[in-house]
Amino acid sequence: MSTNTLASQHCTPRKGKEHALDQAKVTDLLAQLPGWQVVADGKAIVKDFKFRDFHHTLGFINAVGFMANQEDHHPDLEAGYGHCQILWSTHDVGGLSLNDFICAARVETLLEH
Ligand SMILES: C[C@H](O)[C@H](O)[C@H]1CNC2=NC(N)=NC(=O)C2=N1
Repeated sequence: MSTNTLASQHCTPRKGKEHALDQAKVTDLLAQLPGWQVVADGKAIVKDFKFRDFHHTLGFINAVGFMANQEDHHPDLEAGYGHCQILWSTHDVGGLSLNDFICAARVETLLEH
């Protein structure tokens, strides 16, 4: 499944441990997302995006926020003047679900031009 296909999917409500992805699936999906890393003992994925100034950083944050509200799946954000770190984890699952990978792929498409 390509990043394109991942990004073309939508989040669905996933609640409960049965939606947690196993390590093999995480490795498989991560291979489609350049620059993303697994952190927090396998419970989250993260990537830091660089921008030329605060205007561009804030524009990105707003675009990510809009997409997150559309998908009803929300990242942890950490930002400064020229960067924003996006962390995805599914609280309702207590780790990584397919929603995190769909949203990470959707973030990547926001930056395509
Ligand atoms: C009711 C609503 O769909 C849930 O609370 C959603 C909202 N956004 C969410 N975002 C994230 N990252 N994890 C969740 O488990 C989650 N749950």
